[in-house]
Amino acid sequence: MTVAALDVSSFAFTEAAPAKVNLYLHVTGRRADGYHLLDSFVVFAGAGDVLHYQPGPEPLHLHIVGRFGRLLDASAAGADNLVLKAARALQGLCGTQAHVQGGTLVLDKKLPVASGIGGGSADAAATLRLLDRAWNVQASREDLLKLAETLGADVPVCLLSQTTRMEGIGENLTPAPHLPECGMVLVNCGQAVSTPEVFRRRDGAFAPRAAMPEHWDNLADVVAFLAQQGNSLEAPACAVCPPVGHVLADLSGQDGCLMARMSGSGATCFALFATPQAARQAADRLEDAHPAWWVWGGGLV
Ligand SMILES: C[C@](O)(CO)[C@H](O)COP(=O)(O)OP(=O)(O)OC[C@H]1O[C@@H](n2ccc(N)nc2=O)[C@H](O)[C@@H]1O
Ligand SMILES: Nc1ncnc2c1ncn2[C@@H]1O[C@H](COP(=O)(O)OP(=O)(O)OP(=O)(O)O)[C@@H](O)[C@H]1O
Repeated sequence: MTVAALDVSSFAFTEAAPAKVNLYLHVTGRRADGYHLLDSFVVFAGAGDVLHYQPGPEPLHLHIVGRFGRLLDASAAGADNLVLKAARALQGLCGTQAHVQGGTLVLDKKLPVASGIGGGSADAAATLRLLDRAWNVQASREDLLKLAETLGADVPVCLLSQTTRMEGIGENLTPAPHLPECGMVLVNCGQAVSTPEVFRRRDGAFAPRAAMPEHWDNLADVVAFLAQQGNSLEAPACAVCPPVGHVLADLSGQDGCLMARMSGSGATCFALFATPQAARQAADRLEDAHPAWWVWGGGLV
């Protein structure tokens, strides 16, 4: 079904689910339960999925539409979908207090799936924000963050959807200095990459916690700082998905590219540019050269 067929324009509630981008990602250790300790500088791009909700008497159900909707199979549109898991978690929190708990959710899936930019996590976080508002739950920020943690390591940071330093396994969040205005290009080669597999393949020494400045004077300082950091998962992701190397080379070769790196566990890579306009121009060139890639260019949230 298309979004138009569902006529989401008449839906009462809409929430953006912006893509998460790890500007650097250091794996700093490993917990006894196997989860990895991270230090990451996370920003959110203007690209994202969109969630719509119309309250109604029927049990809560989900339609998935959009460019990448068909990649989420039937089970992902059912109880396993992070959107419905998040809705159930919130229902559990508010018990019988919520006025309306049924109706139709529509997820417009614009982000590639299993791609390192937290699509599912952003959807889960957007669901918590949207239904908290729609059902007038008025949950505290702490309660929502606790629920988010139960849904996935990236969900708490996606709940905030703002420039953040993320540590622990994703639950330890502190404000990070805002970036000066800049542009970003995101590229995904079309191959889904499994997060657990990439973590499993990581080897070698752990990376240090970065010495993050308290503020940036200009974009050049940000780029100089980021050049000293890395993504500990880039090498294992390249082993699982070799096209990541080509994407990084093509991004780095674009006019005006200040730096290029992989986000999260891959395979999506990003590049920074001086302005959103410069990023959009580079995105247009990359899209022309690689019609099979998903390419986005613009600014940050
Ligand atoms: C790599 C990142 O994208 C960086 O932002 C995230 O840490 C991944 O977050 P996520 O996709 O929400 O991860 P989850 O769905 O919670 O975990 C998927 C799997 O990845 C591995 N995992 C995840 C997060 C983490 N800090 N250490 C891990 O080892 C675990 O094997 C886990 O079973
Ligand atoms: N709403 C959803 N959107 C995307 N994936 C979902 C959703 N619900 C469940 N999933 C499942 O979650 C898995 C991970 O998808 P997701 O797009 O969140 O990965 P990712 O971008 O690598 O995330 P991260 O950067 O947090 O590791 C997919 O294999 C998919 O089947």
